[in-house]
Amino acid sequence: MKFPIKQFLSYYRPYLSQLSFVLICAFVTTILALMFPLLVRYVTGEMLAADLSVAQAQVFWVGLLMVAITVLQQASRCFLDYKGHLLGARMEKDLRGDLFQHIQRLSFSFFDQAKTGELMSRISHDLYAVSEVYHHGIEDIILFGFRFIGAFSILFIMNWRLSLIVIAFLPIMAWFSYLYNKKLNKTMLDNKEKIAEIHAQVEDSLSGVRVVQSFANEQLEINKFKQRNNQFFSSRKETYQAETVLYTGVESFIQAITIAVVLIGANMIMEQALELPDLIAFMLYVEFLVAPIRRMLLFSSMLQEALTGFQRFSELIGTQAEIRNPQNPKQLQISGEIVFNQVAFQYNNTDLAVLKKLNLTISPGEYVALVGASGAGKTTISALIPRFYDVTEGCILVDGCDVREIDLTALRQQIGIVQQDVYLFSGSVKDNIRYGNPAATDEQIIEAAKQANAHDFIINLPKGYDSDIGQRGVRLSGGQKQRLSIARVFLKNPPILILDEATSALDNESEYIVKASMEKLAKGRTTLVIAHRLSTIQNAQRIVVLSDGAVVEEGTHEGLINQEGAYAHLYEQQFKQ
Ligand SMILES: Nc1ncnc2c1ncn2[C@@H]1O[C@H](COP(=O)(O)OP(=O)(O)OP(=O)(O)O)[C@@H](O)[C@H]1O
Repeated sequence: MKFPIKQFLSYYRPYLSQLSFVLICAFVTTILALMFPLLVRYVTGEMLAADLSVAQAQVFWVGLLMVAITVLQQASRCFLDYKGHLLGARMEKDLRGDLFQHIQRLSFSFFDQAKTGELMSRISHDLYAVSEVYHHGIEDIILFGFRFIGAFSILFIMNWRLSLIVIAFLPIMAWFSYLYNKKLNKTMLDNKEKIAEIHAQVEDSLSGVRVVQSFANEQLEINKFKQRNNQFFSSRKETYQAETVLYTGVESFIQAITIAVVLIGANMIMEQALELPDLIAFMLYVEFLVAPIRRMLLFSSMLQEALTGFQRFSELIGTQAEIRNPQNPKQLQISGEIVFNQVAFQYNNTDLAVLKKLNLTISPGEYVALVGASGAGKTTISALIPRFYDVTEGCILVDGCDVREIDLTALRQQIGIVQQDVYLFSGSVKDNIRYGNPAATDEQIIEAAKQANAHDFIINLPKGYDSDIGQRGVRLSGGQKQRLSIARVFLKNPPILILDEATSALDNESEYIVKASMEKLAKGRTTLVIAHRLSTIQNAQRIVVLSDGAVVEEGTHEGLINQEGAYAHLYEQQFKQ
């Protein structure tokens, strides 16, 4: 993929005035730095002059000028550093904000394929490298480019023969640096892969620490980690080896250049082809010529990282959400009729058709239970109504309107989902219930909690509604988490409700309380219950049996048992267990 240079540069647009300021500071710093050796040369020249009393006065003023230049140079360097880094940080903030906003809106199908750890590293680490290049990139071209050209021009004017000798060393030094830098970059890339493996392992082991301890497999995890940690160490060792050769080599070249300048310069002085002040200035300018190469070395791995980081950023931000709002979205006040019309569905990158010509009509306010063997497609059906995925064929109508024509936010705001695996955010009980309606008042939150049979346990928590529930709600029981998620949906107050295996992981007592609150929640709403345990849905108004991607039976519990078909068979199997 070609590097998206236009997109890369577009992030400078809001900060052009700040960028100009930084570049001016870089320019001023460079010019002032270039003046310094010239002044040293002048002072040395004056010292060697015949008239000492005049020289002393001159040296005094030049000394003052040098102090003034140093103050100015450091001030502009200071601004350059601070404002430059700030510019990079602002641009990094914009990149990160854009990326997070974009990822939030991507469809389920994207998250089915994506790896969370990788996305996290793109949002955090990759963009730091990009921001460094944003501000050092252009700034360094001025700082080091102008220094190099300026120093070379001055040297050339002073003594072109000696400058050519110095310049002759540079290609050899650049070639050596290029070779070893390539090696160094390779080892650094390997470092990154190894540390990413460590991250993945830590994430896996820590997220699953309860499973690890329940299987008493701590040693197994420690061994796995030890192996990765050792691999990372070996990779680091290689980096330090390459680094040592590279930096020792470069420093030796710099010393060699200095020695050459001293020896050849001394010879030239003896032959009266060069003056002592020029030689001193020469030695000071040598640093200006080699500094860009040294800087390039330090910067190249960062540059490489930033370029690949931005490329990945660009790829991600260019990923289109599969599910998008229609061009002229309908703002529908839903009353709750749902119709599946000849619906076929297949997940991306799979060959298996999960649904095949499925027809089903659910009336407003009806309580329908969906049953079928594991993998029959029950959860898939519930994911198609809020358009987490779009049907492959046929259509789903809500109140007679194709869901693909309804405003996506309005549609999802009017569907409540309670899942078995409740996701709670770290924060307080109150914040988690408020997730159902961010505009809700405290009174409405308490009312929703009461409806969900959660109020009593909440007020017994140490800080009541302000209690911190821990990451993913670890400080709550399964039933309590479930009731908070129900309170959330009470607050949302949607006309359509989907209950996905919401009680199957609870014990009898919790199940009884959660079931009671769910029944309350279902009143007056179109409700689709997906249940594994048939005992929990016997009083559903209608039970729909799913098999081979289509509805094979429907009716009441008694009616279906009497039919002695698929449902009776499923029921019999569960009864036997
Ligand atoms: N995100 C996905 N990507 C690819 N295939 C999937 C995805 N989710 C589910 N499937 C496949 O689709 C089929 C139906 O899955 P679904 O979860 O809808 O079944 P289910 O009836 O709800 O099963 P269970 O009762 O075990 O939860 C299964 O074969 C499953 O492997």
